[in-house]
Amino acid sequence: MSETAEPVLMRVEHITKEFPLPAGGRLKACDDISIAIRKGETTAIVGESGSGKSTLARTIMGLYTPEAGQVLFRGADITRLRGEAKRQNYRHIQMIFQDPATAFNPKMKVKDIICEPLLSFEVIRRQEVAERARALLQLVELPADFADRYPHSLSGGQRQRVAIARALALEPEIIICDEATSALDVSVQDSVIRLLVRLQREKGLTYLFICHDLALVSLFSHQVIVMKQGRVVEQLPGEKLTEAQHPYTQALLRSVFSVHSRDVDLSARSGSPLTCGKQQEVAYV
Ligand SMILES: Nc1ncnc2c1ncn2[C@@H]1O[C@H](COP(=O)(O)OP(=O)(O)OP(=O)(O)O)[C@@H](O)[C@H]1O
Repeated sequence: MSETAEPVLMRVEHITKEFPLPAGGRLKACDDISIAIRKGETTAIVGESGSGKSTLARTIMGLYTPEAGQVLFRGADITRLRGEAKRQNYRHIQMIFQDPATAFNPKMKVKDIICEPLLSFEVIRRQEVAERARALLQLVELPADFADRYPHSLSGGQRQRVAIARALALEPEIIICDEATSALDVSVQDSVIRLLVRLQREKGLTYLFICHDLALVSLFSHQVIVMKQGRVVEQLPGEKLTEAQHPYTQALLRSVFSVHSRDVDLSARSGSPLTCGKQQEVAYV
């Protein structure tokens, strides 16, 4: 748990989400999960494949209705919103997926992809699309002329920047990144994470970062939550990962390779919102 006293923006309380098993019975993909997500911080959820990370993210987003528990956002229960109330909730909570290519309409230009949420919520008019897209592209460090390109002409990293621009368009309070950098080459992953960290610092964004790479998230996360078979087995500050007590967390750490082998001063993150002066020097290996 972070020692800083940032206010809690979201509380996940006793969430249980089950799926029917083909052979009968039910699988508890999330089993009584409770976590607190603080404003302006990065909360990482890590665990091996099948531990329930994506199910938790989707339940928080309202894509799944849990069998038990609730998700409180700014103190209000958003777990079972319907209709327009649910739609409005998407203004505040946005999600970035592993492969944005599958989420983008290949026939839409980048500017229309980025501004679609703004048009959908009637924040801007169609004639404002080009200008707003330019500003959002600049925010994610892409050239303005990308606005008229199609997704297939972009690299994976560029597509992920477009996904970030689109997620930022409505100025949400929480962005859920579900393995958002996992498919990228290490150097591209590095640059996208640096971008996310910069945006967090500048805009006070809150991230829920779902990832299987414990060593990677420890570099920039304020809080790391470790899941195994649908349960939270350990929660600890990102900079204290080497003090992990649970054997499963220790095994995850050993399997990925090494916080020690990276020349990183994890205390760089101890201010809040994230102060990452030292992290600017991080070399991801
Ligand atoms: N829609 C679904 N229907 C049935 N079972 C599901 C569904 N979604 C997930 N599961 C099951 O729930 C468990 C948790 O899956 P989940 O995708 O949440 O794990 P994860 O930790 O995100 O894994 P990964 O890192 O591989 O994405 C798995 O056993 C999975 O097979």
